Amino acid sequence: MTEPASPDIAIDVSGLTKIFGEKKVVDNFTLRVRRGHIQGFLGPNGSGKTTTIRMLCGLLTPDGGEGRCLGLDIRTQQDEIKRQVGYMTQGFSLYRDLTIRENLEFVARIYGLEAPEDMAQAALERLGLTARAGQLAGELSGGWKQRLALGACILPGPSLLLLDEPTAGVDPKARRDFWDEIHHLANEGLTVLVSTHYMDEAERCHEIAYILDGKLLVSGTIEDIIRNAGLTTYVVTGEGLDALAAELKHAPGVDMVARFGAALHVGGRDAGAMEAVAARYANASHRWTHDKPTLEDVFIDLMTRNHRNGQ
Ligand SMILES: Nc1ncnc2c1ncn2[C@@H]1O[C@H](COP(=O)(O)OP(=O)(O)OP(=O)(O)O)[C@@H](O)[C@H]1O
Repeated sequence: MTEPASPDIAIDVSGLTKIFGEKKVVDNFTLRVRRGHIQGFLGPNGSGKTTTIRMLCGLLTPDGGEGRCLGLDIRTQQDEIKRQVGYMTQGFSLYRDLTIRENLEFVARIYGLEAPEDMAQAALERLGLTARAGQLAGELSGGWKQRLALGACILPGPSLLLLDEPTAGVDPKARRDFWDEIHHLANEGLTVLVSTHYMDEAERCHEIAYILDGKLLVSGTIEDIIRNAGLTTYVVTGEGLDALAAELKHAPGVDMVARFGAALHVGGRDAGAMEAVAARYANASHRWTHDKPTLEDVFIDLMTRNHRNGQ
């Protein structure tokens, strides 16, 4: 039976499972998100993020598991949940042949808000869209489109925002602005769950969850996730890094190898074995520098390990 609601917790689900055909696309997924927090949701393409988000907001019924979203039962109170959640889907879902202002007024009317013109004007001001209010939505660049979509999401005054890869294909400056706005919203008490492939965005979340093949592999603060991974890592620079990487992939003691620009990141979970590898391979053409693992190192290790285990 679903536990009673706790006022501090916005999302509290356990064992969520969704099966499409023969495939378990979400497998025993458990997550708890505090109100006012920004929860990052990461994982490779097709790992089950969108499906999970849709179960959280009442658009899909789970085949297994239970839980609450904003204190409401995700199985039996789906309509109530939908009314309090702003869901920003991956595709642009507003009207391209309406202006920014018309789109926002339309959303305000759909939700039956009082004074839709005033609500749209307030959203325009809040998101810095006033100067562009008369522009057709279909003519906006990626960054402005996402800003408009966010405006439409928050216009009805939701308590929870579910953002599915909101900054995919958006330039770095627009991504930063978008994230500043997400932080403002969280400071005002909104809870945000946001899926992303960008590590810099993950680092701006209070906590993150990483899903692979439908299974939650790790969750928590970035510091906890990095510490719990127990990786000893080195940054290697020098000549012939691709050949070195190919060799290291099979070296005992090495659990992850990844190229980052002009360097290799090499890590292992057995500190002694990893130090021995560094001592063996350091030479005049390769400089090995012991460094703290990054979040991306940890995810690469998790993915490598899970795929090695035949998943
Ligand atoms: N309605 C559906 N019917 C059948 N299979 C589906 C359906 N929706 C999703 N899938 C499959 O479920 C798996 C998980 O998809 P999902 O969209 O949840 O992943 P995702 O992590 O959001 O991926 P991406 O980052 O590419 O958006 C994929 O293999 C997808 O093809």
